[in-house]
Amino acid sequence: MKARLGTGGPTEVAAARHDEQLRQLRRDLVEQLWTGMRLIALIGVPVSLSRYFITGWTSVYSVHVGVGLFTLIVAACRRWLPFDVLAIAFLCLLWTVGLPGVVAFGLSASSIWWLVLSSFVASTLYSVRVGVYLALATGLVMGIVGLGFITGSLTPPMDVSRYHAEPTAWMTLLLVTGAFAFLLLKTLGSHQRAVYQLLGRVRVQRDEVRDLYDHAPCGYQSLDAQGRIVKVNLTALRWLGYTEKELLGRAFADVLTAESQLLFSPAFSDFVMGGDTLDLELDLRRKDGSSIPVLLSASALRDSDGRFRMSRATMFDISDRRQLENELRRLARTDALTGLSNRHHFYAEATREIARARRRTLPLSVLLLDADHFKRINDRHGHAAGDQVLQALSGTLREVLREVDLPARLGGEEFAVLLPEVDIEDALAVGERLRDAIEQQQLVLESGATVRFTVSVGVSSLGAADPHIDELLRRADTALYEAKRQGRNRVIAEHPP
Ligand SMILES: Nc1nc2c(ncn2[C@@H]2O[C@H](COP(=O)(O)OP(=O)(O)OP(=O)(O)O)[C@@H](O)[C@H]2O)c(=O)[nH]1
Repeated sequence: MKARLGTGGPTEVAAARHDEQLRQLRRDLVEQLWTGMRLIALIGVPVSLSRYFITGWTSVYSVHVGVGLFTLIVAACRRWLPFDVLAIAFLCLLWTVGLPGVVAFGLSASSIWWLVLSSFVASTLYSVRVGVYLALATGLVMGIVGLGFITGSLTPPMDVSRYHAEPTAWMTLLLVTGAFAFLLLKTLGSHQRAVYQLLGRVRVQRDEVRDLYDHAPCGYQSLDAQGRIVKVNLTALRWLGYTEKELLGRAFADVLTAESQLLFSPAFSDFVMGGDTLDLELDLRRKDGSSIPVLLSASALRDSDGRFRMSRATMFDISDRRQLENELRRLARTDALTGLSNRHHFYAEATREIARARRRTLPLSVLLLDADHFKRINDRHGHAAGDQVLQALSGTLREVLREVDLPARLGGEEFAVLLPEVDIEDALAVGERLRDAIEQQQLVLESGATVRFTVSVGVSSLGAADPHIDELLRRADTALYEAKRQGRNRVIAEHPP
């Protein structure tokens, strides 16, 4: 399990790319708004100037001309101004047009439009919350102005009826306001469309990522600092036989075998504390109790202070590998012809059992078996028939012996049997049972001929002075030699000195 500090995975990269795309869309929107405003100002400034001279309504038209010039300057400098300055300047512009209009012409004035539109713009540029705040501010200002008119503390400086009597005035106003509102809403609309398209693409990508995550050929899971599962994919769920609901929030150690828990728990603690690498082979425990071996490797997701946020792990099913390893291990300790333990495995097991017998002062015995006149069988029936005899002999050993006894082929036609917790008298009896069973056996060869054969058996037991299995085998060999010497097909014991 490898820990990488503050790394950004594909999901974070995709999220950052989408954020950047959204920011770019907002920058494009502000650009479009100022381009539109520049057009309106280019037409509006001369119109307002001419109306200034025709009507002499200095207060209204000087504001219009001022706003128009301000617009042209900001629009010209828009490339060098940051997003927020342009956005806030745009909102201020709407209020600079709207607010004096409301105060000058009363609440019936079309200027209210500009204030209302500022809420739309703010919610598009920033968020619905900002738009709502601006709408509340608009309502508040309307209330204050309205109260001022009602109480008489505010009197419109302009005579509205005079304005209404001038068709070119209200028609210009209507045209400018209408065109502006149309352009503005169109721009906001196309921006919203672009945002929805982006969101649609994000959703598709998110579904694709989710699909890849869920159906990957490996298991994925994420754990919090306490080792609880916070995320898991479908592959892992299928392996384990649980639903997502059953697993989320549960300790990962719960779905490990007891042996793997011992391995995982300390390793994960080190990992959380800042240990950097950790590769673990674990056995997952399925809901039905069976297990599945996996190779788990994880990276840590940490915050900028290096604090652990969660782990991200992949798990590969290594059942095939484990099976192969087990098979190799089995082959390494097995005799190819008979399937019994080989000499190497017999020695390893015998050494272990002798140590155990010494620790617990238990008896332990060894039998050494040798097929009698085996050369004759080979010579008479062929080597393949000799092999068949050795296999039959192995089968008898397996049948007659207990589960805990260990029969092995030491080589050629020589076999040994390790009898844990068996003293020399009982070992003699076991040897006798084996000898008898083999003598009774009649083997039908592939050629159709029948063969009977016998074995001689030497028995020895663990004595106080025996340092190693070699010593027991040496005594058993002496006994076997004696059995052969006395005419074969018999069991003889050599007692410890
Ligand atoms: N078929 C077969 N024969 C083997 C194998 N390993 C050894 N042999 C044969 O086993 C025979 C052993 O012969 P000997 O050591 O003379 O012993 P024996 O004929 O059994 O006589 P005693 O042990 O004195 O009763 C030899 O002919 C070996 O070639 C094997 O894996 N397969």
